[in-house]
Amino acid sequence: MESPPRDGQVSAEPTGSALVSRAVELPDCDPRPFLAGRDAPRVYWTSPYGPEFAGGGTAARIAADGADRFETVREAADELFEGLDYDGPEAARPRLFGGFAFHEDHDPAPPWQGFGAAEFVLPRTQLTRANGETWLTVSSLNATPEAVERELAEVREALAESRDRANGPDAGPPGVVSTTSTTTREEWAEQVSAAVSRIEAGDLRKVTLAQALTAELADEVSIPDALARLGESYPDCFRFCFEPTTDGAFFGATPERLATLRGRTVETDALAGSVGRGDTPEEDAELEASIETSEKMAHEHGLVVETIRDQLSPVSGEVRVADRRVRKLATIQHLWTPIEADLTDNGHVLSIVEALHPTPAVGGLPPEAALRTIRETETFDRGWYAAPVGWFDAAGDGTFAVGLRSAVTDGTSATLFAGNGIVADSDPDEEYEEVQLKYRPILDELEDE
Ligand SMILES: C=C(O[C@@H]1C=C(C(=O)O)C=C[C@H]1O)C(=O)O
Repeated sequence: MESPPRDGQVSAEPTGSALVSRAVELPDCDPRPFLAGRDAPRVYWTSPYGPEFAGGGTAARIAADGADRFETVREAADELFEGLDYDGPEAARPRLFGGFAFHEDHDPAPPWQGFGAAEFVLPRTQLTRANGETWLTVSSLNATPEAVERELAEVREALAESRDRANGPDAGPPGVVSTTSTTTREEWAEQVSAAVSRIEAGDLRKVTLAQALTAELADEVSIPDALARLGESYPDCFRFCFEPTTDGAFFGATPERLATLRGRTVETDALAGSVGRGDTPEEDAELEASIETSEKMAHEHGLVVETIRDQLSPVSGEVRVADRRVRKLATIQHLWTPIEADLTDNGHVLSIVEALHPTPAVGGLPPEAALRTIRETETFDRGWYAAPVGWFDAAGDGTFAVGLRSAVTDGTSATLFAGNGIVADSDPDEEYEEVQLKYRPILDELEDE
């Protein structure tokens, strides 16, 4: 058994140790059987724009909690990567995959067992698909390069053999026996009215309130299959899974980028303001027009854009805010403003993540009053929902998304999360309907047709 990492420490002895990583090109390899053939910890990550990663096992693990968890992870990662001995292409370089809980004082109680306030894994084996190529990377701490190269050859051979056997068919959605919501329509109406009263009293400008829905599953859910199906329905979203132990996996298909850092360029999204998709092109266009012209949504969205601009200004030169547009996903459409900035100094994606989390799209404004309102109102634990999930590398480059359209599952039940931004003129019924739409990506993957 692997012992759990101490706070801010890599789980294997970091002192004077070297991380050795080697990569080899493979014939194309489907991440579904790759993941299915691995035990926890398992990770999966792909963005609509770029590489796809699947990983299993542990070369190193970093955990942290408390208010300085971002900094603690960063310091432990710097130490881990300091002695990195990597031979392979840029695309297949080793990365730490993981994320953070929404609240800094997170307690890993069910359904969040195994999920600390910050958890990262550097996979023992990492599959990378990028630019039409597939690479396998094996990493190990305190091993000789020869031992890592031997292991790389063994894993490659095992993968080639399993590729020769037919991929098992996708077992399909597990089916849902029953669902239990944390929040009835009436309770929601009371929560929204109480939040609106706080806004009218001047204590608060916006707060995002959420609900959770627990689904008892008819069969065990296969995460690799669910991720493959999400890839078909939501190719334009960030799809992720983090499974730190066999006790639970957090997975989803989120449209919202929290931060990408590449060199000194930061990319992020303001995504707030939502409406469903129409059944016909005409109805869809009408719905699109309704969010484009709504003053309430313009206000709600504008607060998010302004806050992100303010959060990035201290660390960057010019912040470039693109024109607002509508982002259409399979089951919902959102107001969306892509934002870019150039850092004035070398930076680390975790510092950007810390500065941006939680954006008012998932927290609110002012941040302290919104977080207080969320704690006092919500009757469930957000855990990693609406929090940063992603990866970073030795240079501090990386991408994090906001863990929305997501669920945590122990295999036989799944808890789904969905929320909506509340402003002064929010209507509880409309907000309730928008929240239900945000369960769809995951619920559709779990329910039998
Ligand atoms: C909170 C969620 O979504 C966020 C809230 C939105 C809104 O209030 O319109 C839109 C997109 C996300 O930023 C969620 O998906 O659970």
